[in-house]
Formats: sequence, C-alpha cells, structure tokens
Amino acid sequence: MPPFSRLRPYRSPALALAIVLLIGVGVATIWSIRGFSRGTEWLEHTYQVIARIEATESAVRTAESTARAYRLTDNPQQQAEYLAAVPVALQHAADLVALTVDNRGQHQRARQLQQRVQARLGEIARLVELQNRQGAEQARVATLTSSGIGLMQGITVLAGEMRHVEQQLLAQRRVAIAGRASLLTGFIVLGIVLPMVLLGLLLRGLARENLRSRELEREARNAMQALENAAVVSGRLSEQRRALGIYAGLLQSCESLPEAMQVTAQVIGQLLPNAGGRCYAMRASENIAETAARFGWESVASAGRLEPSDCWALRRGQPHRVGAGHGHVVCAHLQFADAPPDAWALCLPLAAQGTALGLLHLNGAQPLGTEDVGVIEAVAEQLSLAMANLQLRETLRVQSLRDPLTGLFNRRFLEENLQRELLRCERRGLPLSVLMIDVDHFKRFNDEYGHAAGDALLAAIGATLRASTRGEDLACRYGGEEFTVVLPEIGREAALQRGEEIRLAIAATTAAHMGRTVGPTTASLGIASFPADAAAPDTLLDRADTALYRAKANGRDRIELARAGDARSASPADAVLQSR
Ligand SMILES: Nc1nc2c(ncn2[C@@H]2O[C@H](COP(=O)(O)OP(=O)(O)OP(=O)(O)O)[C@@H](O)[C@H]2O)c(=O)[nH]1
Repeated sequence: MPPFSRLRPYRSPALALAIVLLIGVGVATIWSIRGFSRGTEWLEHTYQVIARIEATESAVRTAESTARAYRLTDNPQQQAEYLAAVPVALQHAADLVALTVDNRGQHQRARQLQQRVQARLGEIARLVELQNRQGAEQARVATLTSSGIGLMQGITVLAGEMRHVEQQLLAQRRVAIAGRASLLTGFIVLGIVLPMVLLGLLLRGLARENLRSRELEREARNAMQALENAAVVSGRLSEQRRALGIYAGLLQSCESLPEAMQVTAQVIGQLLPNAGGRCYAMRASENIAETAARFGWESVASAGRLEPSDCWALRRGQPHRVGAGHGHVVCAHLQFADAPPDAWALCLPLAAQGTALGLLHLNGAQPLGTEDVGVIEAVAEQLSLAMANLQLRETLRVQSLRDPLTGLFNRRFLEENLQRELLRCERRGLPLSVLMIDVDHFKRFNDEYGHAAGDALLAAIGATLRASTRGEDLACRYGGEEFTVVLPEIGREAALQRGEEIRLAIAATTAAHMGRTVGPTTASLGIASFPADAAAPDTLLDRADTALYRAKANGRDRIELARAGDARSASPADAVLQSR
C-alpha cells in the first residue's frame, strides 16, 4: 500500500485541526484589528487632550494679552477681543476636564488647571473692571500688585505637566499600536500562509488520490485483460483438448503408418497454425528417420532424411528445444543459419518401450506457449502409441501371412493374392505362371537325419526360394515340404527357365544342423501358366500340382509343364478356356 493510504485515517482530523486553526487565526485577526482600532482611538484622544491643553493655555494668554492691550490703549476694540477670549478659555478648560475623565491623575490636573484658569481670568476681569470704573492708570497701578504672573506660571507649569503625561501616554500607545500592528501582520500572514499550505496539502492529496485511482484503473484494466487472455487460453485449451480427442480416435482408425503420420500432420497444422514441421518414421533396416508427412510453413529448414545421431532428441530420447531462449545446441538436421531471429525448433522423439519409432519436429517464428508444448507432447505420446500399435499389427499381420519356419508367405496369403495377381495380369494382357515344388523323398530325409534336421533344410530351402525370386513374385510354403512360386508376367517358357534355376538352387541347398551340414536334396516341380493352362486360381494350382505329380512319377528331380490332357478338374472359366 502506498504511504498516502497509510495517512488516510489522519486526513480528517488534520483537516479539522486546520479548520480550527484557520478559525483561530480569523478570530485573532479580528481581535487584533479591533485592538488596533482602539489603540488608534486612544492615540487620537491623547492628541485631542494635548490640543485642548494648548488651546486652553493659548486662550488664557489671548485673554491676558488683549486685557493688557486694553489697559495700555484703553481701546474698546481690545476690550471686545478680551471679552471674546474669556469664554473660549473657560470652554477649553471645561472640555479638558471632560476629556480626561478616563485618567484620574490627568482629570485632577485638568480640574486644577480649570480652577487656575478661572482664577487667572477672574484676576484679569477684576483689573478690566477697575479700569472701566477708575481708569486705565488705576488699573495699571493695580497690576503691579496683582498675583496675575504667579497664576499664569501656575497654569503654564500644570499645562506642561499635563502635556508631559500625555506625551508619555502617546509614546506608550504608539508602542502598543506598533505591537498590535505586528501581531495583526503576523495573523494576516498566518491567515494567508495556512490556507495556502492546507490547500497545497489537499491538492497534493487529491493528486496522489488521482494517481492511485489511475493506477487502480490500470490494474483493473490489466486484470480484465489477463482474464480475457485466460478465457482465450482456456477456450483454446478446450479446443485443443477436443481436437486431441478427435485425433486419438482418428489414430485408432489408421491402418498404416503413413496414414497415421498424415493425420498427425493435419491435426498439428490445425492446432498450431503458426508452426511448421515434419513427422519422421524410422526405417529400422537402415537406421534412418525419413520424412513421412509435413505440415505448415517451416521457418527452419529440416533435412528430409536424418540419422539418429543428427538429432539431439533421438540421441537423448527426450524433447529438445532450441532458439527463443531455449538454448543454442542445434540439431545437425536443422539449418538455423537462414532462420528468422525469433525462430525456434522443437524435436520430440517418437518411441515405445525404449524403441525409437520416429521423430516429431516443429519449428516457427511466432512464440510457442507452454500449453502448446503440452499439446505437442500429448500428440507425440499418442502418435508413439499409435505407431507401436501399428507396428505390432503389421508384425501380427505378417506373422499371420508368413510361415514361421521358412519366412515365406503361407498358403492363406497365396490364396488371397493369386486371384488379384491373375486379374492384374489379365487386365494388362500378360501371362502368369505357377510353380509347385515338392522336396523329394523328404520322409526318408527325416527318417535319416531327424525331424529337426528336416526343419533346418526346409528353412534353408525357404531362403533359397526367397533369393531366387523377384520382389513381385510370391514365394509360399504350400504345406509340409511343398512350395509354390507365383511368377506374375511370366509365361510358360520363361517359367520353365526360372523353374530350372530354382530346381538347381534347391539341389545345391544345404543346412547347418547340430554342428553338421545336412542336405542337399532334390525337388520336383510342376508348372502351369495363365492363360495357356488355366484362368482360375484353383485350377491353375491344380494343373501345376498335376504336373508336379507327373514329375514325381517320372523319376523326381525334374520339371513338368502342365498339359491339356492331365486336367483333373476344371472350373467353368477353365472349361471356357479349354474349349477355345
Ligand atoms: N521335418 C519336417 N518334415 C515334414 C514337415 N512337413 C512334412 N514333413 C514330412 O515330409 C514327409 C513327406 O513325405 P511324403 O509325402 O511321403 O513324400 P516324400 O517322402 O517326400 O516322397 P515324395 O514326395 O514322393 O518324393 C513326411 O514324412 C512328413 O512328415 C515339416 O515341417 N518338417
């Protein structure tokens, strides 16, 4: 959690405290303004008192000087001025008394001053009256004995004292006003700074809140995206699971390895459209893995055939991945040099019960997800199982069609395939010959050397027949010591020649048994050809068999061709053939 969130519980109390402080600052400011205002009023009051003291003193002096001028000039104008000055002085003295009621000391002094002013004005009034009654000269003589000078000095001294006191008050009030002005300034500054700090803190808090909400919004968006991605991955996984289920079913229905490989290629192409690759099948006889199917677009070229030593997966028997952060040990069958920068390659061995059956190779330039690797591993596992099953089936099939002693096809295989070969040759207008071969006096051989030695010789004769026939020929063990060779596209004459070669080869065949060589022995052969002797498989075999009997009857170790006369039975098709 960011620090802002930790401070959140303290935000409301802090805000309340700031508001209280602000109110306090406001109240203090108002109080200071009022105090400042009161101080100013007192200052003005002091000035008024000082002005009134001076006015009183001045008015008394005016009355005094105009009365003196009247005495000296006897001019009524001067008397009038004197008479005007007297009430002014009295009024000023009375005003001063009224102005100083707030200050006891000054008030007493003001009253004394008023009394002295009244006394002084009374003295002047007595002299003016004397002048009016007895003349100016009499008044001037009286002046010499009057107490006017002393009274006036008393007024001046008292007025000076009062002024001094007022000056002191003035200085004190100025200091008090200056103090209040500073306090007021302080409160005003505080009143400006505090809201600004508060506003700054609030703005900072809001900015951080905004940032946090944007972060939360981004996180929510990311979470939504992750959820959507998970839904997509989940959908893809279920689709892949479904496809794997279908794939498993398809594999079970495959009848051959190439078919299984093709199905695998199609399924991988569908599951991973951005990947390309190959399915390799091992050719056990050559110890080589050969491409059996391809899919997608290959970003990394891979060889069509490879030896197990060319692939690390086949060497180690476990998946091998290279590129896109998965190592740089590249298999020899890959050409990584020409691949795009982000290319990757994945090889998975196809194996069952420790036997390498093939290789599944994928590559691409788009990143491969973990779930994709899981799917590929599942495909490889299923394909390995299917390959093992198919191989087992093939082995069983071969075993069911081959004679275990000689390795030749068995009679069932002969019967199943002779018809097909006949039809093929008939379609193409080609002949076909059948050789029935029977080992001579084999009972005697068995009796002389033992049944096991007979088995060994029969196995050796089987090998001789395999070596004496072409890939398209069918060399079969018909039963016991009797063999059949079907020679497609071979007519009577050529069959005779091939039969002779076979007879000679059998006559030269020996077998090693219990540390000694047994054989050789001879064999008799009967040959029947299509279309000359028969058209149906059974009849053809019968005719060859009949010819064989004749060879036996004529002394063995020889070949007899079927003759028209020695037909023992004929199928409807042969009847048609013989009537031609
Ligand atoms: N060792 C061995 N002998 C077999 C096998 N199948 C058949 N035989 C023997 O082959 C012998 C065939 O004898 P016959 O049919 O009388 O014919 P033959 O002795 O070969 O004489 P001809 O055919 O007239 O030359 C029998 O003794 C069978 O037991 C086999 O799988 N192994």
